[in-house]
Amino acid sequence: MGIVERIKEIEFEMARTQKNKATEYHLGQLKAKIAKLRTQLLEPPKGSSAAGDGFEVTKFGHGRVALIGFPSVGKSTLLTLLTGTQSEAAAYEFTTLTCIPGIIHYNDAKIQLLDLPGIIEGASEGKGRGRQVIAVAKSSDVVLMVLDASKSEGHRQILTRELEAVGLRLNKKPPQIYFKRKKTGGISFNSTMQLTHVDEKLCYQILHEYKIHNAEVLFREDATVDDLIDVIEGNRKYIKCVYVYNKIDVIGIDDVDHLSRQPNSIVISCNLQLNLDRLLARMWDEMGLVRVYTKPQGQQPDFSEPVVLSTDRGGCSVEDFCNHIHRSLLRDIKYVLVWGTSAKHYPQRCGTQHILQDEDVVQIVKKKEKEEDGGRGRFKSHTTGPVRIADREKKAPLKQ
Ligand SMILES: Nc1nc2c(ncn2[C@@H]2O[C@H](COP(=O)(O)OP(=O)(O)OP(=O)(O)O)[C@@H](O)[C@H]2O)c(=O)[nH]1
Ligand SMILES: [K+]
Ligand SMILES: [Mg+2]
Repeated sequence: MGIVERIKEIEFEMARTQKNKATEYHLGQLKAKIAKLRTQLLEPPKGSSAAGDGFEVTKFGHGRVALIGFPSVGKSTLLTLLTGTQSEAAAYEFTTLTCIPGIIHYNDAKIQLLDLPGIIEGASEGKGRGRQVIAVAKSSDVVLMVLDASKSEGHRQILTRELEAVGLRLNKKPPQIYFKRKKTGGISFNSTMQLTHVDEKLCYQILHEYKIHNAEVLFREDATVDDLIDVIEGNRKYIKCVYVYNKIDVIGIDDVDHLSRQPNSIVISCNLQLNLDRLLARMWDEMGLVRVYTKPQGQQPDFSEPVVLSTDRGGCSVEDFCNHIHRSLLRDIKYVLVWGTSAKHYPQRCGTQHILQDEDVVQIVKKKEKEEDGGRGRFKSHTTGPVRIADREKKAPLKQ
């Protein structure tokens, strides 16, 4: 029996089992079994290279956004509208057969938008090009789940389930469960609060299913069995998702109103170019990008090209900012001056662990260039950016 059939069989058994206190342990065990099988399903077949015939698209820009949806919901039309890159759109299904990248220029940042083939129910089990599409979704910072506003509302759940089945967790935070495998000592189970979904016995059973006999488990929230399994599996990807209802030009105003009130949703029409600015603003918010502008001493900040940082990718501290400019910069830095929302007063003198916020302005003050500098303690305050430093030093020595 194949893995997919085994999953189906267990799902059938679960559906048949009544949910109550007595079956709780059994159901938990079945959930763990399914999770294990799904992980197996994701492993590339033996002998094939992991990359296989996936959609190899090089990452570009400050973040990556993927368009996921059923066929003919308007993904390609949207890519063309937002990026100017032509992606063929047509009234028949599966017009797009591969991954088409485009670039959105927004708020001085460049965001890579990826058009993808439509996926269908069963994608997570390898139907259509589902697996490749989902792999791209996993590599993104934000998923735009494109839905046809005139079609069944159930599509949203079906697609969410498909992505969940392969370990994506949409608009969720990682469970607050500390889990560490040990070599000896058995299982220690603790919690910082009253648990209503999982008790010690259930936790033991799940761990047993994974053949884990020595571990430390600490629940820091009232998490569920599914959360525990996610933590044990350890390969879950927590990702932001905006549900984009397209084609609102063909439905009534009441339906538009209803859809716009769904969680994490936005309604648009590519044909009438309705609400696309709101979609971009929403996407920007979800990406959590932080633009930092550099200010050379005694000059206006350079507002033309920010350094773009991200909390999720690499972090937003002064240290991250410096590393972004040049690896060696951190060694030479004395402190930075910060203007903007992260500063308590203007300018605030900050160390390398200070966390920057969007649209902050930073001036870097370097350590004394040479200690044997006649002891006069002359500091140099440099503009940042390897190119700009080089340029300036060529043109004129820095004011001191
Ligand atoms: N009424 C209406 N039709 C739209 C809208 N956006 C796209 N369409 C139409 O929907 C059809 C499918 O559009 P595509 O952009 O090819 O959809 P897709 O999701 O890329 O489709 P596949 O690549 O086949 O998965 C085309 O006939 C578009 O003209 C819209 O806002 N309103
Ligand atoms: K199409
Ligand atoms: Mg398409």
